[in-house]
Amino acid sequence: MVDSPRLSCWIGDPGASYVYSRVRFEPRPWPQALAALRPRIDAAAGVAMNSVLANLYRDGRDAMGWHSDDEPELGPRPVIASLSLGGTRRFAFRHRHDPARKHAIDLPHGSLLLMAGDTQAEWKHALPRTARPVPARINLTFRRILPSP
Ligand SMILES: O=C(O)CCC(=O)C(=O)O
Ligand SMILES: [Fe+2]
Repeated sequence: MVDSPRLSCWIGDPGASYVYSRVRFEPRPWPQALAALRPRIDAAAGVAMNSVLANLYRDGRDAMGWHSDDEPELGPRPVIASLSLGGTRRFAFRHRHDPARKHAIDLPHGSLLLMAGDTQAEWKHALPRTARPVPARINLTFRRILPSP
């Protein structure tokens, strides 16, 4: 169990295990709906994804704090494809070394956000809480975990 303000599930190919918030996740097998999405995500991202972190934000109190997806198993300059379903939430970026540099983007149902290049090295991102009434949201971040040595 991981105590976090959202519900999470790690899905992936066998061996695509992942340490997230200092907890190692062994992936669950691909459910059919996600297996069917995978080639379309791969084509959009230009990367063969082998895993997905699924997050459920039940309401505006569920959130994700500032972080970069810069774990070693993602390798340098990872491509991460983030598919949003359900309620629109605001996604925020803040520069690592110059926190005055900020961006925010609303992620509506069906949107695919690609993070690539130096995004993880140079920026942090977050999904802030909101006091507005918002429908539940599912976010699927497709990732490519490199084989562990
Ligand atoms: O829910 C989101 O849009 C962000 C998810 C995220 O940053 C992550 O899973 O690492
Ligand atoms: Fe992230």
